[in-house]
Amino acid sequence: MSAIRLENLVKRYGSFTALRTMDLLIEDGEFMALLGPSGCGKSTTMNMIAGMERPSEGRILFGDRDMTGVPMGRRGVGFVFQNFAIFTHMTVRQNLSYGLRMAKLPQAETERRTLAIAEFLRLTPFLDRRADGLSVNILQRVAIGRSAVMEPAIFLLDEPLSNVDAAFRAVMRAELKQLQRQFRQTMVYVTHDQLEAMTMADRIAVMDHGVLQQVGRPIEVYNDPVNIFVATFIGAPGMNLLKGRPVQTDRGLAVDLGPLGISPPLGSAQACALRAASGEVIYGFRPEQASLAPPGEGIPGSVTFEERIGARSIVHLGEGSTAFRAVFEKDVPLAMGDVAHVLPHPDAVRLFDASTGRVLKG
Ligand SMILES: Nc1ncnc2c1ncn2[C@@H]1O[C@H](COP(=O)(O)OP(=O)(O)OP(=O)(O)O)[C@@H](O)[C@H]1O
Repeated sequence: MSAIRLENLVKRYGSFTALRTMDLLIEDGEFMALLGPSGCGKSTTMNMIAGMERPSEGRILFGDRDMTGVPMGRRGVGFVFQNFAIFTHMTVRQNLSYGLRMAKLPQAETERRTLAIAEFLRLTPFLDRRADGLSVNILQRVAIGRSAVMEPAIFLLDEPLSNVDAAFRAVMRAELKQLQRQFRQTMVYVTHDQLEAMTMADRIAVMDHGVLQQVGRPIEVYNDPVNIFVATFIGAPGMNLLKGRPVQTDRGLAVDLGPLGISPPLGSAQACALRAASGEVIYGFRPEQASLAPPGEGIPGSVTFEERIGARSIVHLGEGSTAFRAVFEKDVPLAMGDVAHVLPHPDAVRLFDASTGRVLKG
């Protein structure tokens, strides 16, 4: 009943198309993140699921039930926004129990559920405090609790953590995931923050310019991006992308990377993919899936910048179209201007068609 099916969903605002033919099945009890840059159509999709906006074309089903024309109030979904809607003159207890009181649940049941959600979200010490005296972090917890207490089978969250501070965001990521595990709701979570999507979601729907690009488990969209948008949007930093042409060497098929020389020989899967290429290709590898190599074995680049984050360092090499990055988890003996040779792990190389941007498969 609480699976969500989007069928050929389109949303136009006048002549502008905010969402193009979206097909997506969100399974019952699944945590699905809608992830993409600002303006890609995440909130538009979410608002249509919630019933706040009507699709221009297509259908929305909950289970087998067509909800396309059903008003928001009758969809039975919980919805939490970035800008939490809290009654500031009420106490936390009154805010949390508001929906239950409106639904005229028996007082004992209202009390039980209010206390349980307060305990779960660590709001018990604040129950009798007025909302207008509380911090943004606490208020967002109250907003989540106020929806969660209704125990909706479908729970929609639109950037609920973007106004809270970084430390609290980390705590809330874990708590939201726990909340969903406990109540087994179908959860749809809009975010532009890949960390949130990668750490919480069962699957991620990656969107760009109103188009669904890829749907998959976090590890799938990380390991096997379908195109260069997903390859660069997922990962921090994103995948390195270098232009080149197929070349046969005496060590096997490789990519001629122009000023960077010939790539290391490809593994069998990528060699097979390269055979399917018709012209220019993009040679991709993740900065964290590479190591330093002796001269002649890796891709050369002179160090232009190093970002050090604790023990981890992101080394920037080369410039312009030949720039790439490498991530090392331990100290590396490199200084600005040194030429390093970086060897991508053979299994981590991905090839893309330079004209379509789509991944090449053997
Ligand atoms: N009511 C509207 N009228 C006209 N254009 C709109 C309307 N609502 C959204 N849009 C446009 O539709 C596109 C998608 O907007 P949407 O809010 O869904 O993006 P988003 O991915 O959620 O990004 P953000 O996180 O910035 O909100 C944007 O270009 C936006 O300007």
